Amino acid sequence: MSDLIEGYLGKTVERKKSRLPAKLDFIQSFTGGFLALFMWAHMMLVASILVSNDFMYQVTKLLEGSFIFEGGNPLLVSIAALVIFVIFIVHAALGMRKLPGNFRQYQLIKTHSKSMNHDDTKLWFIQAFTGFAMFFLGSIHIYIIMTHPDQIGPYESSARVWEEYMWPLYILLLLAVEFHGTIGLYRLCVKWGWFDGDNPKATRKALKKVKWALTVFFLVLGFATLAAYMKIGYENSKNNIPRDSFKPSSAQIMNYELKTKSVGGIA
Ligand code: HEM
Ligand code: HEM
Repeated sequence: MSDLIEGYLGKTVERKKSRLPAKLDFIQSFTGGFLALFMWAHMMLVASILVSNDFMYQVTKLLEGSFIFEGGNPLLVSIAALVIFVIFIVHAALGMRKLPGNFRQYQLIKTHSKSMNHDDTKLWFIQAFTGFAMFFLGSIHIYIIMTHPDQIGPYESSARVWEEYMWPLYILLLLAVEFHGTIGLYRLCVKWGWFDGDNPKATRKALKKVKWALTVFFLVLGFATLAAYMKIGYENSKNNIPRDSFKPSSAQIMNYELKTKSVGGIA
């Protein structure tokens, strides 16, 4: 009965409001913060291609658990992608609560944003737009990676980027995730008062500068990385080099054998 009253009136019999929205906000912040930090690591790992094909191959094998399973096990990548996908879906579902649901709500928020003329309110629009875009772009990418974990590597990834036309999607996803992630982290700091110090106004200014620096850094890194995969993919497809033909250089193989032997492993 009390559920019924609360359901219709939005208040309990004791006239108390539910704490659920506050809990959901916390979960949204937590999942958003986690995803943003995960993306920093992700961008660095994917950028290993900028060092060399061999290095990217080694990073891939390491993430497949080559220190436990001989030659690595791609199933580990699928499991990691599934976990990230679940967190991504929880965050997106909670994000939906904040998007304007009809024209009247959109009109109100637009008018409010104009009359406030405050940078942070404008940032929220970018947050909502990029979040919406990621529903589609992010889901496609994570699903493909989750179901093809054995096709990650300097040649396989490049073939996907170039021959399977993932590059237009990656350009949009990169822009969306970098703006959304850094604006999100900035919002987290402001919302929960981290680093407020004695003068929150000055901190906010400084945070905004850090936010921009991070956005620019990860966008430059991301586009350089994408260009590297596109170049390898284009050249391999022009020269008919199969995507599964990458072999690490003999120096890298020796290095790997030396390391596994020295820890008494397989070699
Ligand atoms: C379909 C995908 C996504 C949707 C629909 C979405 C939506 C949203 C929305 C609407 C907000 C604003 C919440 C608010 O103003 O209180 C938000 C916040 C945030 N998002 Fe996302 N997001 C998505 C994916 C991501 C991804 C991949 C990342 C990681 C880079 C991320 C990181 C964040 C962060 C750090 C916040 C700040 C959390 C807060 O203000 O409490 N989001 N998201
Ligand atoms: C565990 C989960 C994930 C794995 C294993 C993964 C793996 C990869 C790999 C291997 C690439 C290289 C290109 C390719 O092989 O197709 C890539 C690129 C990319 N990924 Fe992910 N990814 C994951 C999650 C995400 C998420 C959640 C996002 C954002 C919502 C994302 C955004 C991107 C972008 C933008 C690129 C292009 C890279 C660049 O231009 O620097 N990834 N990812």
